Amino acid sequence: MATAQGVKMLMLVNDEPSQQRLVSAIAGRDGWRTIFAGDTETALAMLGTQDGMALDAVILDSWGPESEIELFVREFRVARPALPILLMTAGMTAEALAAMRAGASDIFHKPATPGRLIAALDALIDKKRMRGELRPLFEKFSAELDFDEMIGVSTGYRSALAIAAKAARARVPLLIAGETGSGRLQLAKAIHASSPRARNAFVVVDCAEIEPGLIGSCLFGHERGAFAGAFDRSEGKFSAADGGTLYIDHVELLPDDLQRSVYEAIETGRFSRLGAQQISEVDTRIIAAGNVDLAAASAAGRFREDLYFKLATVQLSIPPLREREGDIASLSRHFLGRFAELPSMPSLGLGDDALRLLRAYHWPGNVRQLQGVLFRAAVTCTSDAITLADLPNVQAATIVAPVSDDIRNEPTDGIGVTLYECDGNLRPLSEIEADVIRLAIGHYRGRMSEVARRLGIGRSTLYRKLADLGIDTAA
Ligand SMILES: Nc1ncnc2c1ncn2[C@@H]1O[C@H](COP(=O)(O)OP(=O)(O)OP(=O)(O)O)[C@@H](O)[C@H]1O
Repeated sequence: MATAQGVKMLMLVNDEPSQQRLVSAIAGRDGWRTIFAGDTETALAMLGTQDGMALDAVILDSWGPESEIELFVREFRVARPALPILLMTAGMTAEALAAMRAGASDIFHKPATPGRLIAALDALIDKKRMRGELRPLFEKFSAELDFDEMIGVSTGYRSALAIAAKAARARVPLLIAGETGSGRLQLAKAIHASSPRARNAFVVVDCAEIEPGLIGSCLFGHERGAFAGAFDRSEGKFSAADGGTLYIDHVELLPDDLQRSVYEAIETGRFSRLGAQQISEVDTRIIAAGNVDLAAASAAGRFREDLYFKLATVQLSIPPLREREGDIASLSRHFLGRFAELPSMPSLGLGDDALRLLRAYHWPGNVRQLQGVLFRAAVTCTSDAITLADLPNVQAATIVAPVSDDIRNEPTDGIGVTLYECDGNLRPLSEIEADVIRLAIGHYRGRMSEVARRLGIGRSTLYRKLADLGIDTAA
């Protein structure tokens, strides 16, 4: 309920002045006015005040015992059923899970950077957008670095992985195109981990998260006093990634003047810190990523052509999830398996109807959104498998084609592989083999090395069979 002047009202439940200043400053830039409650009791009391009545969202960043937090969210829900509550936390704790179960709307993991916090608040009050697009906390868990841990068998995704695996050993720059949440960062990490640079740093700079005027000093560093506010000397990310890999996300947002410096730094390995006399020399590999067509941007004069060609020495593109329908089953099983590793989270299956729904949805937030949706479903699920009832938002946003009897009779993990035709005769061996491979891919969540090992064949034989049997898009 934004006020007449268009100001949105936010309540932050937290008693630390520094966190209060940070959140209100960030939210203020996006038209929010923030009021504060030092603890949950005060927050409940404030709901009845004039400001409390005008609230559009609440951020809970005050953590007591599990039972207290759960009670707070429940009471809050009774008082204001439709008011969104965002949990702000630094780790996936029992308290955060209890709050989700009690009816909190979403989870946001610290630190609160401007871009992420504003996107989270916007998503919270935008009723048309489905929730679950935030970065779930488990993204902070041990990075999945290996190419084997990259789930997906669809042709487009596999060919991106094949190019990436081949290019990993070279020093050349790489450009990864793909929509947000499609797995660009994860792929860049896998490339770094499989490269001779793996022992050195993998450093990330996201141009969307930094004020344009500060990107230069972030990349190249600065000397003390180089500009107002440069109280200390800073090393810069090019140097931090010396011997390793520098991942530059949203590269299309690099300001014009910096595009030239970045080009030269890649070309020569040399650059100067802001305000420095001497030249620094590094051996840093660049992986750039973006979600706009950089070729078109450079053709239209919006991005330096020489930098584009340099970055695109090796170019690969991760298809959006809606074009990788065949990967939904293995990705879903993979994520449900990972959630089950969290304290107090059960091991859950995925019902056939739920899977069909997930396959039909268009996933604007890609793999990250799938992860978030399943996480929310897993937290609220009361049986041993995710069903349609656990996916209300996806269901509301999706039209699923009616299921034909053929599809109903498809062999699934639960049913096993059908050996007979309807007329009682045995099915051809190639069809049975294809079903067994599909089943194994689903069962081992797309981890192809494990699939090959369990089936007792080599990885290259497995890939040959995928191609021969035409099962490259099935999960
Ligand atoms: N093929 C995959 N297998 C398993 N997990 C995946 C896969 N692709 C993406 N993910 C997971 O999805 C989430 C989003 O991926 P990632 O951060 O790499 O996306 P991105 O394209 O870099 O998006 P953004 O720029 O918005 O961060 C991460 O938690 C990542 O681990």
